Amino acid sequence: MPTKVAINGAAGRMGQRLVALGCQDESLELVACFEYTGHPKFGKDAGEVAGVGELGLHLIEKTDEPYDAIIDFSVPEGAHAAVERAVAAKAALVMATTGLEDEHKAKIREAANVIPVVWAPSMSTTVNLTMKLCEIAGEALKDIPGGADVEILERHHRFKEDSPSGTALRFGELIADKMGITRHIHGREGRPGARPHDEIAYHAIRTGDNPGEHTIIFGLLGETIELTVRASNRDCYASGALQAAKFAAGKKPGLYNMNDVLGL
Ligand SMILES: NC(=O)c1ccc[n+]([C@@H]2O[C@H](COP(=O)([O-])OP(=O)(O)OC[C@H]3O[C@@H](n4cnc5c(N)ncnc54)[C@H](O)[C@@H]3O)[C@@H](O)[C@H]2O)c1
Ligand SMILES: O=C(O)C1=N[C@H](C(=O)O)CCC1
Repeated sequence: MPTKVAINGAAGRMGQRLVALGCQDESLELVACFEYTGHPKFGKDAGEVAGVGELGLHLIEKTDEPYDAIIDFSVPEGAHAAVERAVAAKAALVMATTGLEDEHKAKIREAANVIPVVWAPSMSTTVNLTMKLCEIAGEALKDIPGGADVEILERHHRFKEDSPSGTALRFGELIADKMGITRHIHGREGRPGARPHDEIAYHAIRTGDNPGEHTIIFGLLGETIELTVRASNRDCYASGALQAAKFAAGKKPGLYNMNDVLGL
């Protein structure tokens, strides 16, 4: 039986790729495409909006159709609504929206007591693999003589609303845990003085239509290692999210991540 999937934020940049890839995947069935009622394309056919032709699925606010999983790529308020929808429908939730406030995060953790939730700032295979590599690097370099300076650069499209990216913040958390770092700073200006070793600095670049790129630098005295992971388009995130929906549907309640989905 195909997994019945609903998409929240279906007219967005990511929502459109989920519709386009989802409608070609025989192991799932798209059953609902949710959008904010104020969206200029609200009520239109989601397939036409995504550029794949009429699917007979309109951009709607609610449905009586049952679904096994809901995927959210929207905005913090939309994410909040997706959690409520998932709990009410007893469906799995794939939470991909970034820039969430603490209250939204608490709501997601609470939902994981009653439904399966896959929650990740990046659904990309190569990003999640790079996170593993950074954990190895952090562990190996934590006590290196002279210290290792960690800086995280991220580049995204000009329309991105949150900064730094959720992915950059997750890279920082994972490395900080391995290296025992507690100080996180965002950019530098003025005369901050010599760089202390016990900080991670984030730098966010916003240009054009960049679908996402992260570079993690471990700078030592005498040598440097940089890990870069780069998306060519958004399909790496969309296909990861569809895989996560199939993974989570029917699982027991709990919080899962993309390592669980991808077997990393
Ligand atoms: N986890 C990942 O792999 C990953 C990948 C890409 C983007 N993202 C995140 O996904 C989010 C969306 O990115 P995007 O580029 O598609 O943004 P976007 O602005 O193109 O799309 C967001 C969509 O959500 C809709 N929306 C707003 N309020 C809503 C509501 N209450 N209910 C339902 N829909 C609502 C908007 O109308 C819009 O169509 C961002 O937070 C981004 O950082 C995560
Ligand atoms: O396009 C975006 O917005 C992206 N956001 C994610 C983040 O904030 O980490 C990841 C990839 C693209």
